[in-house]
Amino acid sequence: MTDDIAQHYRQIITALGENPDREGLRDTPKRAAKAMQFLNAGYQQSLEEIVNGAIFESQTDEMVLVKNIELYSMCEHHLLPFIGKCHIAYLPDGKVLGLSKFARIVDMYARRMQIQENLTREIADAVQQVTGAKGVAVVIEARHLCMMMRGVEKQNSSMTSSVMLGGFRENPATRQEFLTLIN
Ligand SMILES: Nc1nc2c(ncn2[C@@H]2O[C@H](COP(=O)(O)OP(=O)(O)OP(=O)(O)O)[C@@H](O)[C@H]2O)c(=O)[nH]1
Ligand SMILES: [Zn+2]
Repeated sequence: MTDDIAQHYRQIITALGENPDREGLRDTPKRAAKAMQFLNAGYQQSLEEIVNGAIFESQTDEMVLVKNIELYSMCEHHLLPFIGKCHIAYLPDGKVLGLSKFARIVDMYARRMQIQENLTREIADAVQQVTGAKGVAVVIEARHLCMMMRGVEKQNSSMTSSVMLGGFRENPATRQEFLTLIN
């Protein structure tokens, strides 16, 4: 697959008016192909595989919050990065998820072609599915390079998206506690 993608990058470099055989660009199609494969590696993963059974019994029924998980994704419209952070909270119902797995879930969905709203939704649904929690809240704050480097060229705007499930949706106090904790 790498060779196939590299071949296309060679054509793109040529179409952009560059010489793909000059010294600095000679290995670029292959490097770019590998980088793009890494940034899209989420298509090769499944939720079951990354969670790897790391679900533990627990009687806690208080909110658990994992804050400031850094996030790098590619917007599906321009294939340019969007960069930010993700906050995930849930209300356990008899079981908790291994801490590192929240970051793995974020990465699996971020390493696909995305829009921020769908990414937020997919992370929330995945946490809900693996934990069976009484509620899940996900907030993503991100800056989109397609809006900064090109297009409208706005350097300081960021986008916040959120998905609230179960108790976070039904109970304003729970939602408020989550929002206070992340701010
Ligand atoms: N809602 C949402 N929009 C996004 C996201 N990433 C990129 N976009 C937007 O997708 C839209 C695509 O609009 P088009 O008019 O088809 O493309 P374009 O001509 O390149 O648009 P401009 O960026 O305005 O130059 C733009 O408004 C982008 O800002 C995202 O994660 N969520
Ligand atoms: Zn974009």
